[in-house]
Amino acid sequence: MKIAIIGTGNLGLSIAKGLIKNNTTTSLYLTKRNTESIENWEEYGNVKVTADNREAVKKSDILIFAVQPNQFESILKEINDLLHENHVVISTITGFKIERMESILGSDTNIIRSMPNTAISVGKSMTCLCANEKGKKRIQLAEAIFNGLGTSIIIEERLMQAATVICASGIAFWMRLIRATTQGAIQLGFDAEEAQQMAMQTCAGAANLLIQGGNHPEQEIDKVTTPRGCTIEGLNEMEHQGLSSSLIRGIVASFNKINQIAEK
Ligand SMILES: NC(=O)C1=CN([C@@H]2O[C@H](COP(=O)(O)OP(=O)(O)OC[C@H]3O[C@@H](n4cnc5c(N)ncnc54)[C@H](OP(=O)(O)O)[C@@H]3O)[C@@H](O)[C@H]2O)C=CC1
Ligand SMILES: O=C(O)[C@@H]1CCC=N1
Repeated sequence: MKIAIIGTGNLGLSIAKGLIKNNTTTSLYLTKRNTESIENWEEYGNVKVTADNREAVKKSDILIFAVQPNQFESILKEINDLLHENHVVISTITGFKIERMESILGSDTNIIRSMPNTAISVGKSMTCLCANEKGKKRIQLAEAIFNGLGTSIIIEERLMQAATVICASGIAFWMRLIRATTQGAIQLGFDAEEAQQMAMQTCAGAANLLIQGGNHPEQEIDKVTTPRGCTIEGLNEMEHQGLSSSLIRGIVASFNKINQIAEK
């Protein structure tokens, strides 16, 4: 596979790391205007770093765009005349609708909208996908790429903003929960390193109970909460302080903000 990542910042570099680790590509172009910070990636034999988006597009079939929303339109215009039947355009751009991409590239272009997260760098991204009519025939290719870098699901485009909050912003939400648990563990007497290890591994264990076991979270909670025990005491106190409510409110606040940004 010949892949180009147009815009190698936080997300673009995370995708590149995942692809390199997986050995997915025959060639991988990485672009940004100021290439200094990513030049060392050329140490990987099949990676080419350039500020020239047009060169990257000419030499690649799959084009993954990971620039800021306000940078995207001009870049699409810059490379539009180079696109051909074999190109698959994969956008990761928040709030940028397929309709708007089609208005620049035409409806005859294979367009896929994706929403991965930064865990793609370690092959654990939850990625949501949707496509335009033309791109639907190539969505299996996108699924294959993103399933190699975690898990993917196909969703309706109208849910893409919600997916951004749950999956992309979700990384930050879960990090804060792990960090808060770590701080609790430090207060109980563990050193910072031990505390973080305990917090993150317990988090991974809880997620895996659901992923591999297929149970509802409350079934797993019931197994841990001894009657009159310490778990239910702590859990109920967390809920009195608004744990579930604050998470839900935070998710809705993010969603309202993302809709404001998209309307601009
Ligand atoms: N960060 C995240 O967790 C997620 C982000 N997204 C979306 O992904 C996109 C990128 O986000 P993020 O990685 O955080 O943003 P960054 O600002 O970190 O990365 C954007 C990159 O684009 C490069 N760039 C800007 N203009 C051009 C250009 N004309 N040609 C080539 N490269 C260019 C910039 O480098 P330079 O200035 O050197 O050109 C920069 O490295 C956004 O649309 C965001 O909404 C989606 C899911 C998760
Ligand atoms: O915070 C943001 O707006 C972007 C979208 C998802 C992750 N980063």
